[in-house]
Amino acid sequence: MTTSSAPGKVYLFGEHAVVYGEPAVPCAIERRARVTAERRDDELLRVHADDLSLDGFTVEYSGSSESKPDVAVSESLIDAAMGYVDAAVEQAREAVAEERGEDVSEVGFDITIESDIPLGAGLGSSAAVTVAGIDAATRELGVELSPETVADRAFQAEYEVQSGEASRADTFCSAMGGAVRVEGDDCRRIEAPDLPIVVGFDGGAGDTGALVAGVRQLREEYDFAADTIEAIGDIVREGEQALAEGDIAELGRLMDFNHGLLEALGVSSRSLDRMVWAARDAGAEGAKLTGAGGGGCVVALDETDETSTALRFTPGCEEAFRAELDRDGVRVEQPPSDDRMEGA
Ligand SMILES: Nc1ncnc2c1ncn2[C@@H]1O[C@H](COP(=O)(O)OP(=O)(O)OP(=O)(O)O)[C@@H](O)[C@H]1O
Ligand SMILES: C[C@@](O)(CCO)CC(=O)[O-]
Ligand SMILES: [Mg+2]
Repeated sequence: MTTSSAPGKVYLFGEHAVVYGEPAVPCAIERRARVTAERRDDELLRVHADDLSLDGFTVEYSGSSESKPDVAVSESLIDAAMGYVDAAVEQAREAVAEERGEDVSEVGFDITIESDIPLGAGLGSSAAVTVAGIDAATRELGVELSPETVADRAFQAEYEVQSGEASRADTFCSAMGGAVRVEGDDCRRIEAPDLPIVVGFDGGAGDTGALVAGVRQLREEYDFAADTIEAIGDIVREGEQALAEGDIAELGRLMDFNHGLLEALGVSSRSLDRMVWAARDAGAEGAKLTGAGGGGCVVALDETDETSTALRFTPGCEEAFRAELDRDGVRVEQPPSDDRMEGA
């Protein structure tokens, strides 16, 4: 049995624009998805996901069409849930075949997923599950991949599941940890001071594919939308400098600007805007939505507790928490004890 974990992330700058080749700077945060993989004697995949509905559920199948959930949950929830796990296991099998020249296409796994990253909320839960899943399943078969290779394979998995609407940013950040800079295929870790990150969560989720498609359409229709995306790239380049200098006030100003442009591209929402304004009113250095938008999370910078307190009293905000920058990317964990694995 092998357990790996990988962190979620917030975007300081550059989501959406990164899909069109502009740079972006996501930062890993100390909220993780943990995936446990145990090799089976048959070719089945048995997936136990604790956090997908109130009670979680277990699905056993040999191909996604044969799903047999143990509780009544909608087909679409299962498909949505299994897409990333399936793709991660497939990438792990391919990686083992490549590293060892061994055909493991018929090897099955018991997979257990536990996560403290809300789903579809802009904190990169899909990337964290995919990264941790590839790492756990390859290690379970005796193959140790570099974090860079895990990142690359996790990107291929996300790219497939999201029908080509994915940049390398989320998966690279989750695999490497810390602050990263992604521009097309050029992915690197960058230096960053400890940042006073505060996250506000409206309890909702956005549809990443639909939001990316909406921006793509605007960009094709209007030159000024294409210019807006380029302007986000300019903000990211300024932001990198501010990050290198540890200039938190400047980072905040640029985050505010970045949020305005995302809002213009139609990916914010009333509750995200409300949380952004609550953070600014509370004295945050800056605030913006993070990830695909539509609903989910905002990220603000504030050394004091004022922003989290204000967010907790903001209508529509369900949860507010401080998030430390996580300098660790994907890593091996102790497998959960037997009683926690029960039902898996
Ligand atoms: N705990 C979990 N267990 C199983 N699957 C999960 C879990 N967390 C996330 N996933 C998978 O990731 C999907 C959500 O990914 P999506 O890309 O829509 O949102 P996100 O990654 O949280 O946000 P963003 O991409 O905007 O940062 C879920 O539908 C599910 O397939
Ligand atoms: C909206 C987007 O830029 C970030 C989602 O977390 C999509 C992507 O980069 O794949
Ligand atoms: Mg995602």
